[in-house]
Amino acid sequence: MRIYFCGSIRGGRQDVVIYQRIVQKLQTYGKVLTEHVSHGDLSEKGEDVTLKGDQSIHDRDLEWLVTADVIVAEVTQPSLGVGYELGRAVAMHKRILCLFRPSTGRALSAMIRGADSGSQSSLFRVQDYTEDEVERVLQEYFSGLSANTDTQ
Ligand SMILES: O=c1[nH]c(=O)n([C@H]2C[C@H](O)[C@@H](COP(=O)(O)O)O2)cc1CO
Repeated sequence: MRIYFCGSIRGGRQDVVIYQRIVQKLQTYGKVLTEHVSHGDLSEKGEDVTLKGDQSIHDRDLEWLVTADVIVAEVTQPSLGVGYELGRAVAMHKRILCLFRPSTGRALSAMIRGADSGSQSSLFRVQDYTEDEVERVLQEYFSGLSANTDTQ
């Protein structure tokens, strides 16, 4: 399984430790295309763009998005890039899981929460969670996915 993980970079790196836990768990289900998003040494400046610039990051990430089987996004720390990736992924009819921590006191954008129809079979799911349940939440989502594909 090819997994595209979205997390804030230029939007702020406050949640990088939880991104690391998510990516570590996701790697038990398949290949994480965007592992770099969880790297502790990647700063708010983003990847080194001295070679080809932001366009190369954008084009590479969209190519990965096209090939991804599932998108997992940590959306607590707001990020324009993550919002853009999610919009593009919706247009590609991808299966998407957004993870949000209400304990931060933030309110998730209606354009993200409102994209989840509430049905278990919805391609776009928003899951509220607390930090200590992150692995369990991912485990439940991915076991639901394999149950779905087994019956298809
Ligand atoms: O250097 C980068 N590398 C990269 O892969 N991205 C992608 C992956 C992340 O899920 C998302 C983060 O967007 P932003 O930087 O606007 O927070 O964009 C974004 C940047 C910097 O904007």
